[in-house]
Amino acid sequence: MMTRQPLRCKIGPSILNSDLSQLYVESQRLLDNGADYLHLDVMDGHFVPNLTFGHPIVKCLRNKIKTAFFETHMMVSNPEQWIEPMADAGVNLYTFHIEPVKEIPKTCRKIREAGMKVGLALKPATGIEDVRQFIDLADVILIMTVEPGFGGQKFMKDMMPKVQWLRHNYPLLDVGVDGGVGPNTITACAEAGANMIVSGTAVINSRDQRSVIAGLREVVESSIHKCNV
Ligand SMILES: O=C(CO)[C@H](O)[C@H](O)COP(=O)(O)O
Repeated sequence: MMTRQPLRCKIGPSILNSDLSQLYVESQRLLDNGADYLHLDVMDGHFVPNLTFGHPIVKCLRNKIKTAFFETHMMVSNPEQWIEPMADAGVNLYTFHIEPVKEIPKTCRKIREAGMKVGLALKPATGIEDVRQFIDLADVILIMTVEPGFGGQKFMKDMMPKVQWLRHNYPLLDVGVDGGVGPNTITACAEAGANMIVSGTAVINSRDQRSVIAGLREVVESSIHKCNV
């Protein structure tokens, strides 16, 4: 059983819909505007019908941004393949989808041995029962609130019972939501118990990233204290 710290709100903007030709500038701007970490969407064109970037780009970004916490959200069909290269690239949290993985405990162990934290992500159709037995192996459970693959989709409020179940049964677990999360949907996420907030277009497209990030944080922090009592 993992020892867990008091729950904190962490806002991790997704860079997926940013100007990827300016990845460093876009990432640094998010951090300067109050992001707690960066959520880097890695897609291989197989697990999801889209392609982004891999460890060479992450490594270049790490060379420019030395200290920020990097999560890679591995939307790939063989997450085990990229553990070592991503660790070498300076990734802190390696979040992979459980759906294509046969030996989840082995993959979690390899991620930890490589020096990274473990995140387990669930597609909308994947139920809590599929991850339940692995929760103690993970630092973060990431509930997808859109079908993975693209930014700018509509938030799926019907995913909130998964978040509620996790928060109820694991009061100090880091529970993330990802997809369509922004000022209009954050209350549902916060009330369900999410504390790791991945928000892409709502932050990236805003003229005032700082106030959007601060607003998301305020809503989550107003719910979070109930979990730390
Ligand atoms: O994982 C993702 C898509 O697969 C993205 O992180 C997610 O969609 C965030 O973007 P937005 O807030 O625009 O929905």
